[in-house]
Formats: sequence, structure tokens, C-alpha cells
Amino acid sequence: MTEQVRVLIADKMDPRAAAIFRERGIQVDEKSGLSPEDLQAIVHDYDGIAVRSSAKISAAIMDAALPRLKVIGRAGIGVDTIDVPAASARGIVVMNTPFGNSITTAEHAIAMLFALAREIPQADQSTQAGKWEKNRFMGVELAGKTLGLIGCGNIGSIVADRAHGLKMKVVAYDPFLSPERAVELGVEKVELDELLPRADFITLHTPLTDQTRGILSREALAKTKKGVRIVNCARGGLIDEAALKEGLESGHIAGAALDVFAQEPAKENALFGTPGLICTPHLGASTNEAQVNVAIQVAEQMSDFLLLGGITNAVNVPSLSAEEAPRLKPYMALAEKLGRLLGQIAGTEIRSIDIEVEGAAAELNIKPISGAVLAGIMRSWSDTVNMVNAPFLAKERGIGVREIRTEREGDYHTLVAVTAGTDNGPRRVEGTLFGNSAARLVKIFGIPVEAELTGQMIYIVNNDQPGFIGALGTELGENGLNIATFNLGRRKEAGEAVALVAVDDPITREVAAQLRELPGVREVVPLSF
Ligand SMILES: NC(=O)C1=CN([C@@H]2O[C@H](COP(=O)(O)OP(=O)(O)OC[C@H]3O[C@@H](n4cnc5c(N)ncnc54)[C@H](O)[C@@H]3O)[C@@H](O)[C@H]2O)C=CC1
Ligand SMILES: O=C(O)C(=O)COP(=O)(O)O
Repeated sequence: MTEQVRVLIADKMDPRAAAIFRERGIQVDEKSGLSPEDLQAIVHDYDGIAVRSSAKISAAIMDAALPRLKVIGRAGIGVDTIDVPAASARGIVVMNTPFGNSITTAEHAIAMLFALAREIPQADQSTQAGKWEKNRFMGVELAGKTLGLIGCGNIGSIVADRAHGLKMKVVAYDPFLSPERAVELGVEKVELDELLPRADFITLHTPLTDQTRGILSREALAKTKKGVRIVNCARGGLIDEAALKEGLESGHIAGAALDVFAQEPAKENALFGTPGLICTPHLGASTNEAQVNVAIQVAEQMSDFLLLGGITNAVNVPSLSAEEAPRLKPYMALAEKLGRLLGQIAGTEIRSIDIEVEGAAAELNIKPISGAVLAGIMRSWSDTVNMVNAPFLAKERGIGVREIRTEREGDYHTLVAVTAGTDNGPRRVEGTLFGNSAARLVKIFGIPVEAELTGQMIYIVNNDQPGFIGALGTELGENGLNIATFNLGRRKEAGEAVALVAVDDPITREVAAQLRELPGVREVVPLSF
């Protein structure tokens, strides 16, 4: 009986997320506002955890959630509250919903621009306090001003579009923005050092990474135009908060509108009360529309993954649609078996891995196939490897991986070949699918052999000589090992031969040693699949 799939919604989320999980037969618990300790205490019971930005998912929480946890779903964009490298190393998929709240967040940035330009929060407070300070509040127009975008991806592009509607000139600093895309968006692509002194308003729209942390540093802020107004609806760590406070106090910076803070929840912050500062409590994504979008998307994506193996919007593993997944499944099983075979025979000697797909296999997404090969190879070294962490582990061990696609068909309508580069030269295995589903090895180290890779097996290389098969059968029989299948191949008559023998029970070290003593035997490797 398969175990009930369970998901924890660990943050406040639109009820549609839970409804979707339930509709799809997944058991769901909703527990927002837990302390890290309380979260850590309960996570072992779940296959998936859905979060927004409040529940932080650290390596310690993942460790407590293993071996069961398979996926962390972010109902939103930023994954900086999830330790993604730790998830990758542990084989846990992390997915987000990259578009669901982008319009809403861009609109918040525009709202902040207006709030800064006309001091709306301050004027509101003063008016409701009965002061009627008509002469105190003198704003600036947005029309004709230069908006400097730092980060011009999904949200930055929407902000640019809205700013054009407001008749602003838009310049953007984003090293990954292509000149063609900049033209398409009608923005002028500039370097940061050019943007800083030119912009009347600056808005930030990058993720928080090691490269972007402190991008508006003290030095950068010093290069801005006098009277600049700054909006941050991206991440707190992007601005040096102490330098921002000084800039506001000195009057060099006319205003700053912050939705996000270096420390959240920001119940205390040295910036609070500084003249010209406007704050909202990380509301960028908080509209009904955005929350419905991200809740539905995250629940659909996580359910597709947990129930069907489909991967959408994962940030640490290539995508695989729920439609593709069933077609790829037999190939991934074949790829994993070929990998396991190589891993057990060539073991830790492997320095590089070439994965080739030919014929029908070449029409498919190669990434999951190569992920399965790597997982198969490395599973002989560690049993916590899966296709998510295998590419990272390969990289960590300095193993070069190449993927090669050949459209033409050879002897088989579909073929997956894996070549491991070792200190003793290349070792190549090839496999196909019979009837589009049954995995078969068809060639091992240049020798044609047809074998199902299953259960307990022995791989034997011997000199092709009369009497060997009889002697092998007798030796196995004397050790109480029943032969299930016997697959033979040879390079040429009286040359090198291989046998892949499936047996009903595991082969002990002692039996393997006895087999090595048989006349003409060159190599014996017990295998398990
Ligand atoms: N306040 C809120 O509630 C929300 C905040 N966000 C934040 O907004 C960020 C941006 O979201 P999207 O536009 O959807 O992401 P995106 O990935 O579409 O765009 C990010 C852009 O930043 C650029 N970038 C990366 N490194 C850079 C660097 N060193 N300098 C300049 N640009 C750089 C990228 O090239 C990319 O174009 C998210 O990562 C998230 O942290 C997102 C949604 C809601
Ligand atoms: O999507 C994002 O990156 C956000 O910052 C939104 O955060 P939230 O889901 O509102 O906690």
C-alpha cells in the first residue's frame, strides 16, 4: 500500500491552496506562525512544505524533514528564505511561482513612487491630526523625471511599462538584460555608475544574492543625485540601511519608501522615524489577485510533482512537465540502471560522464535522463542521492558531464548510452527500451549482450573457453544460489566474454572470491539493481 502523501502549509496562504491539495487526494495541514523550533519538530511527517516569506526553511529544518521531504514550494517569487544549496545537496526540489505576484508588486512600487513624490502618508497623518498643513507639503511631478531601475526582470519590466505611461524616462542597470530586450522595453541600458547620478527616482527589482547584497551601498548612495527618492519593494539586504538613514537625515536623499527590511519582521528598525521615510510591512505581493494566483500555482505545481513527477518552476532542477513525465519515466528507469551498472563496476574511478541519447530518446528532454544516469552512478557511493542532488554532487567531485543528442536511429529505435571516462580509459554501456517500456542493456564495454538489469546479479568477465559456463553454474549451485537469468556476450570467438547472471539471493564476498578463482575469470562484480 502506498503511503498517503502529506503537505504542510507553513505560512498564511489563500485557502485555495489547501483546497487543491485535498481535491488531488493529498492530506494537508495548515500551521502558520510556527517558531523555527516548532516547525522543526513537526516537519518529518511531510512530503512537501508550502511557504511564503515568513517560514524560513533552513538546512536544520530540512534535516529534520528527511528522509520524507521531497519538495518545498514558495507561493511567491523570492527564495532567499529557503536554503536552496542545502536543499539541492539533500535532493529536495525547491519551486516558486515566478509570475503570480509580479503585477501586484510592480503596482506597489508605483504606489510607493507616488507616495514619495507627494508625501501622501505624511500628509494623511497631519490632516487627520487636524493640522491642515497645506503649505508644508510641496511635491514633485513624476512626468519628465528619470526613473533608474536596478534589476529589469519580470517586475522591473512591468514597472518600466507603467512608468512610461506616467511619461517618465527609464534607465535600467541589469547585467543580464540584453540590448534587444532593452529596446523592446523602451529602456536605456546603463551601468550602475551611470544610473546613480542620473536617476531622480531609483527602484530596486533584483533578487537578494551574494552579488546584489548591499548593491545600494554607502559608496553607491553617495553617487546618487541630490534629492533622489528611492523605492525598495525587492529585498531589505539590497540597501545599506545605516547609510540610507544618514542620507535622509542630511537631506541628500529626499525620500525612501521601503516595503522590505534587512531584518523581518521589522518591528524595530533604526530607520523608523527618519524624515522622508515611508514604510509598509512587506506588502508587495499582498493583493487578493496575487495571493489567489500564487496559492493556486504552488499547490498545482507541488501536487503535479508529488503525484505525477512533473517539475515546473523549480529553481534547483530542470523542468519536466506532468505530460512529459510519463513518457520519460521508462527512460529514466533505463538511465538509472545504466548508471547503477557503471557506478558499481567503474566505481570511484569515474572522472567524466557522457550521456548520449539516440533515435526516439533524442526527441525527449535530456536533462531528467542525464539526472537519472548521474543518480544511478552515485547511488553506489551514497544512498541519499537522487536526480536533484546528483548533478551538484558530480560537480563537487569535479566530474565533467556532457549530454549528446543524435537524431538518427542506429540498430535500435531508441538508445541511451553512457560513457564513463576513467583512469583506465572509457567504459561505455548502452541500453534500449523494448516495447517502449522494458529497459534492456544491449552493449557493455563494446560487447553486445542483452540483459534485463534487475535484482541481484553478477557481472563476470572471462576468457571465452569451453566448460566455463558449466563450472560457473556448479559453483553457484554449490553455494545455494539459484540462477534466474543468464546473459552472455563475447567480443570475438575465444576472446573476452562477459556474463550477466541474475540470481535469487545476494552474492556474498566469499562467493565472489570463489568465482574469481574459476579458471579463465578476469573480473567478478556483484551487482544490485
Ligand atoms: N516585496 C514583495 O512582496 C516582493 C518582492 N519580490 C522581490 O523582487 C525580486 C525580483 O522579482 P522578479 O522581477 O520577478 O525577478 P526576475 O528574476 O524576473 O528579475 C530579477 C532581475 O534582476 C537582475 N539581476 C540579477 N542580478 C543582478 C545584479 N547583480 N545587478 C542588477 N540586476 C541583477 C536579473 O538579471 C533579473 O533581470 C524577487 O527576487 C523578490 O526578491 C518579488 C515579489 C514580491
Ligand atoms: O514573492 C516574493 O518574493 C515576496 O517577497 C512576497 O512575499 P510574501 O509571500 O508576501 O511573504
